[in-house]
Amino acid sequence: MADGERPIEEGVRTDFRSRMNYGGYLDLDKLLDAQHPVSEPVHPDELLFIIQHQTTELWFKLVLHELEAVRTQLQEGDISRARKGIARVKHIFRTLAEQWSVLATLTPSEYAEFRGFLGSASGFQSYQYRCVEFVLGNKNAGMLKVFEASPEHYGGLRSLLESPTVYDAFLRCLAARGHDVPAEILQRDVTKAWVEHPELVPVFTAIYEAPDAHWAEYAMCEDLVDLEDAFQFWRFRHLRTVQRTIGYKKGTGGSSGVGFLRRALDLTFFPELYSVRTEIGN
Ligand code: HEM
Ligand SMILES: N[C@@H](CC(=O)c1ccccc1NC=O)C(=O)O
Repeated sequence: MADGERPIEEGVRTDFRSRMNYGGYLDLDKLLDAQHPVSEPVHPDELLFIIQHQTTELWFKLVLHELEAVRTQLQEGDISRARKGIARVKHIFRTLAEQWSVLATLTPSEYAEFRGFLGSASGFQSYQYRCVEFVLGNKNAGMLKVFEASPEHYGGLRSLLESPTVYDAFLRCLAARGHDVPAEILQRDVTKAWVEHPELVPVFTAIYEAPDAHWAEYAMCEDLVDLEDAFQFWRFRHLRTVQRTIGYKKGTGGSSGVGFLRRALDLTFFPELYSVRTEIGN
């Protein structure tokens, strides 16, 4: 390699007139032609803003795909397969939480130069984010209103509103394995947000006090806690990024901004899995 060039090996394929290639498989022409800044003249930092959102939405797509599979696997009683999906989603949220540092390089002055062009658009209107929240149990029928202009999104979200969550599926799976999950919980109205059921804590206490006897259930509980932690960390980093970028301005979506996002940190998907910790070793 005296010339500093890596020789291209003989077998390396270069003729793609009748073979699938990289860009074709990944439909990159479409993907890379989907960044359309709206600022005039185009602000150089708007591309960062768009790509940060688009990459997040791509990962949300996978998160939803995995969580729907996890729910089915739990309905089939296959905890070990479901655990693998939950682990993948957890790692996606960790990656997404890390990704906030890229957007944090956008200063308040730079953002202020193109924020006005965004109009009323806001992440609050993210269909996939709302789907993820719903499938994990943070249901809120009021959120459907945002999607009234799009029948496809409205219908998709409504169908998730009316479906059991990942946690509902897990609890049904626990009941099928002989755990004493109260019937009212198994028959709850799944369109409502999950609220803590103290009667469920003893079910988890029994699992946590004898991990060896209930290893699959025990490990799944810990995976769910990992997932909630990772999700909360994403919410927290969003909040901090918003705070450093727009301070205490109102959001483009019409909310109070940072205060509204802070209240999301009080939401919890699996409250009993935190309450059970108080009981361990007592
Ligand atoms: C400088 C960048 C950002 C700022 C200043 C910002 C600001 C805000 C604000 C103020 C809200 C509250 C709703 C509103 O009134 O608009 C919000 C909500 C939201 N944003 Fe962002 N955001 C930023 C980046 C992002 C990114 C990169 C994503 C990724 C998709 C995102 C996703 C969301 C979501 C999902 C919500 C709804 C949260 C909820 O309902 O709890 N945001 N954002
Ligand atoms: N809500 C943000 C605007 C914003 O961040 C945004 C605008 C358009 C599309 C996605 C966005 N991301 C998250 O809210 C703001 O108030 O500045």
